[in-house]
Amino acid sequence: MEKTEPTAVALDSATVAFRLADGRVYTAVEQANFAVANGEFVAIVGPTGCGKSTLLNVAAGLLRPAGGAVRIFDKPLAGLNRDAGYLFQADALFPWKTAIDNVAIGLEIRGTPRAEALARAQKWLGSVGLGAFAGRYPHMLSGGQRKRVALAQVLIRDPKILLMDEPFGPLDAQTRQIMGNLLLELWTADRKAVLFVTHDLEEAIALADRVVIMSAGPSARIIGDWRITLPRPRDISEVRMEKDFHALHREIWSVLKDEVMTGYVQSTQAGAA
Ligand SMILES: Nc1ncnc2c1ncn2[C@@H]1O[C@H](COP(=O)(O)OP(=O)(O)OP(=O)(O)O)[C@@H](O)[C@H]1O
Repeated sequence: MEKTEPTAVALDSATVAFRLADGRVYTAVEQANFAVANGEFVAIVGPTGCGKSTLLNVAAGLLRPAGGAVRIFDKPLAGLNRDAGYLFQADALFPWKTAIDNVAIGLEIRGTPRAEALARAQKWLGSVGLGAFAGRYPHMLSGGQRKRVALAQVLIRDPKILLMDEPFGPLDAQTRQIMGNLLLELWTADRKAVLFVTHDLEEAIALADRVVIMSAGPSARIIGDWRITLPRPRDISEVRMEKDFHALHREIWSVLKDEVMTGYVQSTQAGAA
């Protein structure tokens, strides 16, 4: 009998609510169902404030859903998701540590001897194209270079799941594309499960195997799940010029666009959470 792969991340009817300062309860996400297979790259796209980061935090074990269940590799998640590495939009580098020390720290806190941690960190800096920048402090690096260090910092720990929250958000358009290609190259090498949050539908289609669309909040829901069958390997600048890419973009955007407007209005209204 064929052995079935475990599912890396599964949310079953996950509802997430926050208690506000005035005592009201704000339901951010309602009954979210989705799964990321082992080795699959899934992007979540939705309007501003719909709950994309909230879902990622649930998968990371940083937030407990008020209802529903979270399973990681088919086991209920209790506490932090130790199988996951998390890459945020904001830099999470230590300003007082050099690039190599920032990368090595991921191993050192696990007890890896310093010499070994440094050797592996140097290798990872090479993989992200920063082999010659090991001795630089974060303020001596560009935004794109800092992202590369952050990526190496996460990957050196070899997490089975990568959770990425608008990781390339603050970068200029060209650097975003370079980082996207670098991410795909590294991902192709050992196919981790990836959950990638972005508000950029083009980026999502270019990178992912599946694009999951959320509605505007409150009580945001998952309203679409598209399989992206564009061939790999992909160059994320070139894939955007293909006919199939445009067809997918048109189809998904037709569902997303009204939600984007609703989300924008919600986010500007006083009293919204
Ligand atoms: N700790 C909290 N307390 C109260 N409300 C919260 C809290 N965290 C998030 N929210 C609200 O939950 C909703 C979802 O937030 P979240 O950050 O997940 O959205 P998002 O889709 O990632 O947004 P963006 O695209 O703007 O980054 C928002 O309305 C937000 O204001």
